[in-house]
Amino acid sequence: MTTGVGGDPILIWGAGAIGGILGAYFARAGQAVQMVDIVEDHVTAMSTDGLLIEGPVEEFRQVLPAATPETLTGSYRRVILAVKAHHTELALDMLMPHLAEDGYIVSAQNGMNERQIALRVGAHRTVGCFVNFSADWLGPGRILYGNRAAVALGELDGSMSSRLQEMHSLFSLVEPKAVMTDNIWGYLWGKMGYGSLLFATALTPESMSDAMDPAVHRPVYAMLGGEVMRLAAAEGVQPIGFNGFDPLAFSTVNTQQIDKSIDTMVAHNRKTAKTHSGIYRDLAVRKRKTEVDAQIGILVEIGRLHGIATPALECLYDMIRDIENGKREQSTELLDRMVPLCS
Ligand SMILES: NC(=O)C1=CN([C@@H]2O[C@H](COP(=O)(O)OP(=O)(O)OC[C@H]3O[C@@H](n4cnc5c(N)ncnc54)[C@H](OP(=O)(O)O)[C@@H]3O)[C@@H](O)[C@H]2O)C=CC1
Ligand SMILES: CC(C)(CO)C(=O)C(=O)O
Repeated sequence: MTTGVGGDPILIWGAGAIGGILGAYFARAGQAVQMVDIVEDHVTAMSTDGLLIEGPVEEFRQVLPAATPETLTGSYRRVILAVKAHHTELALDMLMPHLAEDGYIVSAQNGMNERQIALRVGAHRTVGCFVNFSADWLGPGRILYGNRAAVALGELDGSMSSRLQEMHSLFSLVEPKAVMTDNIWGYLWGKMGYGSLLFATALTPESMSDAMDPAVHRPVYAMLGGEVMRLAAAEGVQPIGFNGFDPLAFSTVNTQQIDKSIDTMVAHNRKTAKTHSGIYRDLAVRKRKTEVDAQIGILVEIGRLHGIATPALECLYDMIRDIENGKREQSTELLDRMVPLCS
């Protein structure tokens, strides 16, 4: 096990866009970290020349102890999971032998990963986390930090523990406005709502802002956001807003407030150097599967469990799957096709 300044190392599992930024900021502040990733040349770059954080927020290079899952040794008390949601299960298989008996896992991901992690290790060993800052893995040893944005951490049962305070201090190194919350599910459901809008922007080749702005497509965003907020209510969760996303506007179908919310999200995303969502990037740049099952698919399932119709989410799900499978191309026309369903 790698030790160093700053106490026992924090294990960051998945050292891409989000995990890489967290690790670089923690290590720069003197906190011992251990990065793990399956991309061998990225692991080599991080531990030799260092990880280069680029973009408008800050630029610096940080050498980081890094290993592949196969070469990692030791056991760790604090683990941050930052793989894509559809890799959570496999990553858990790989990391479990390295989780200390009194260890816990923080999910720095989009989706409902906390549920999956809690099933494996118990809710008492799972810490919830919501991240909305934007980042792209550009290549081995290179990450774009696109903009600063909301971050929240919370225990699943809403308690304010000492480990939560410890994690909050660490995440505050990256985002000084990071908050500790007694309603982490509210943030995670808020992000599910916002995430459904991001998936809709990824139907097109446009930037997040350009895809969300036109009045003609706003009924699509309104309906998607509304469906997700209704599901959150059925789950007994009070969603929390951030960076322009206003849960109340969508849940009450208040057109004026929805417009205001969309305007604010458009303005927020005009300021990021990461112009397109991670979903767009998976489809158009990385040419790989998106988190559609873990983000949109799971919502459709939750709708079925509660007997709540989710036609817009189902349509979005099918279209994203078709793009993944090469049956359709990203096009603004796909948003056009959703308009009659949502009007
Ligand atoms: N990027 C962003 O701006 C934001 C992302 N998020 C969320 O954060 C999470 C992480 O996303 P992001 O950082 O963008 O993703 P990245 O793809 O940039 O990083 C994930 C890294 O984990 C690697 N990986 C995959 N499987 C394993 C495994 N079993 N063990 C170890 N490493 C593995 C990936 O390799 P490979 O590429 O080969 O799969 C990749 O290098 C996602 O849930 C995303 O939705 C949330 C907010 C913003
Ligand atoms: C847009 C972003 C970066 C949040 O700001 C995101 O969550 C994604 O790309 O999936």
